[in-house]
Amino acid sequence: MIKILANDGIDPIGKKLLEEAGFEVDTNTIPQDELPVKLQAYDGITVRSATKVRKALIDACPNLKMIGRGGVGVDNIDVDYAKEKGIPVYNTPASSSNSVAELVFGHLFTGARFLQDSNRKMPVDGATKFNDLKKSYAKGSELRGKTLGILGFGRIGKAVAKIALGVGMDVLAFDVYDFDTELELELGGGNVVKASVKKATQEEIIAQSDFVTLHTPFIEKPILDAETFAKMKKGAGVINCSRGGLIDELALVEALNSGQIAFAGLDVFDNEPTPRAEILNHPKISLTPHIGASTNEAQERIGVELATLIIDHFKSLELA
Ligand SMILES: O=C(O)[C@H](O)COP(=O)(O)O
Repeated sequence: MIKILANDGIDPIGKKLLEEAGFEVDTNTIPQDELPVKLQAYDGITVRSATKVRKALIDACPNLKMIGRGGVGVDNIDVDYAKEKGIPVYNTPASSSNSVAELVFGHLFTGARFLQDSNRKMPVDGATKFNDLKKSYAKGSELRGKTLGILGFGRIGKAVAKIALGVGMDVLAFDVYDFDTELELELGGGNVVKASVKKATQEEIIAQSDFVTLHTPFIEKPILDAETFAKMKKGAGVINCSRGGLIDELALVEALNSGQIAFAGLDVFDNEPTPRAEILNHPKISLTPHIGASTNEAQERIGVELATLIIDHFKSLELA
């Protein structure tokens, strides 16, 4: 029987599909340091972002026939090396876009109305404090009519743009690849309307946006650092639900402390799973622990997509 280790879990629907196709699926997480020995007993592994599949692990497991990533980012996998070894890496790029986009707006609405701070400070113990808090959150801002800059206009960037346009925001978008500026918005009640974003350079987005959100893959150099924060509109907000390392976190803390940046919403961090204290305790940062894809809907879609990819792969090897 073909054995798959779903080391970071898989939605029950994906597991069921695999089992119905005759696979054995193990969802018990094996600690990273035990994987080089224990993974040898499996034909395939699926991971999310927690488990790392690096060169040494691939070398230790000559029986491995595929690597599945239930999600988008593959920076935790040595993809080129796996391919060199003839081991394909499959990910599920479309399944979680809407969930990530909705989380971006969770952070945007939160930062614009200080929810991250008021959730920490309430309940209060008397009417005076309540009114003090009310005063300290008096200068919230609406999103409607504001400009959202989207750096990285792939599937997730586009899903973010659709929500932004629906909320009444203007959208500036940048990507290294060319893209269509017209989007189809599926509104409630079966209504579909067309709306457009505006193409912009990275510099224009930095200078002209009220809020900037990042949707690029991981790259070594931060996109937002002290220099870029200084060029942004005073009081702008920044969101990162993409990858840690795309924002210089210490520069962000300085920009928040000086008031140059009004708030940040972060789902991803430099040192996952142990983000730095300055970030975790900052009253102007809305925090989530890398949960962009963690919805029932996204995980179900990911499970089905991954199971289908795995079944097709082993069929192509004439093993399933
Ligand atoms: O790249 C992704 O798909 C997201 O960052 C989600 O990662 P996760 O599967 O570890 O939640």
